[in-house]
Amino acid sequence: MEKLSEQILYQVIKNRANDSHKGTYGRVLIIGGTKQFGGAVIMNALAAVNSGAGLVTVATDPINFTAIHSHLPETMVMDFNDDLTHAIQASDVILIGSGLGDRLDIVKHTFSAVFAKQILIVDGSALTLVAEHHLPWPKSRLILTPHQMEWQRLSGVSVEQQSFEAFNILAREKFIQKPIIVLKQFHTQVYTNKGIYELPIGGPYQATGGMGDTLAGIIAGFAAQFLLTPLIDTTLAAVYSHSAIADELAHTQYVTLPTQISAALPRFMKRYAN
Ligand SMILES: NC(=O)C1=CN([C@@H]2O[C@H](COP(=O)(O)OP(=O)(O)OC[C@H]3O[C@@H](n4cnc5c(N)ncnc54)[C@H](O)[C@@H]3O)[C@@H](O)[C@H]2O)[C@@H](O)CC1
Ligand SMILES: Nc1ncnc2c1ncn2[C@@H]1O[C@H](COP(=O)(O)OP(=O)(O)O)[C@@H](O)[C@H]1O
Ligand SMILES: [Mg+2]
Repeated sequence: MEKLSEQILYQVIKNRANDSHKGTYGRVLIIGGTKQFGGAVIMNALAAVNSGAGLVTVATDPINFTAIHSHLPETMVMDFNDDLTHAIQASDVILIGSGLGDRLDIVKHTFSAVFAKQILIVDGSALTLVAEHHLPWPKSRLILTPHQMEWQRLSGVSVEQQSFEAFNILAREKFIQKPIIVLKQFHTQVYTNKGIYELPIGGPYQATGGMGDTLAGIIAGFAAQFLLTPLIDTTLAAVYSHSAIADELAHTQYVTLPTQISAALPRFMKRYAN
């Protein structure tokens, strides 16, 4: 297992070209946030916008529209009960699942609408729904972001067994698409076709609801704007940035809130841009 270092940030975060525009930095569609879990998509979107995605749209329960706009006038919104086919197919990156509750219909529709070249990030409730209903995965480029309980549901590898990486490798082998799997925990592990990476930073000051929703949004934002960089590298850089910011905040804070991590992203990324 290779330990990640801040080197990955210099590799991925690049100065922006003067003749670029919002279209250059990718379109992200976030799908999630039932009535109960609107905060999850707000945290997805705060992270995606602050990490530099060009255009961000949130497809969610309409009850969340005002709250989303009061946090982020930068995002567009749409009703996730409407036909999402066009919005899905017009996006570079689709993030589905944070706070999606029991909306199996939306997961099924999204999986049937995505193209093979698109990047699909599957998080939170969508992972649980796939596991419960044995849904087949789509042919798109896939990133899964389970915490240990979600990975247990998806793979059958118990949380205890997960400390042996061989079990996780074997379970990943069973996925035809060989997704990038971000297995979240203290010292998160990332399973990829290039190898397995371990995050040597981060800590329990991050154990707050919404921390994973924020990570998923950063992964989406990085994937969208660094579209020509290998997806494994952009994912690793997102995973590293998320916890590096938390570590910096933790010098003076007992807990590090997800929304504070997103707010710190633009300044943090500036330090590494080259
Ligand atoms: N403000 C909001 O709207 C929030 C919405 N959320 C959404 O709520 C839905 C349910 O997610 P939950 O994760 O709460 O529920 P889950 O039922 O999927 O998982 C939580 C359970 O897993 C256990 N667990 C074991 N190992 C763990 C690990 N390493 N990390 C995290 N949990 C571990 C926990 O103790 C807990 O019992 C998701 O869609 C999520 O995106 C959460 O993100 C919380 C905040
Ligand atoms: N003790 C810890 N040490 C390091 N990171 C942690 C710790 N607890 C939680 N995290 C991080 O916080 C995030 C939690 O993700 P998740 O459980 O999906 O949160 P949520 O669904 O509430 O947004 C992951 O990135 C995880 O690695
Ligand atoms: Mg989560």
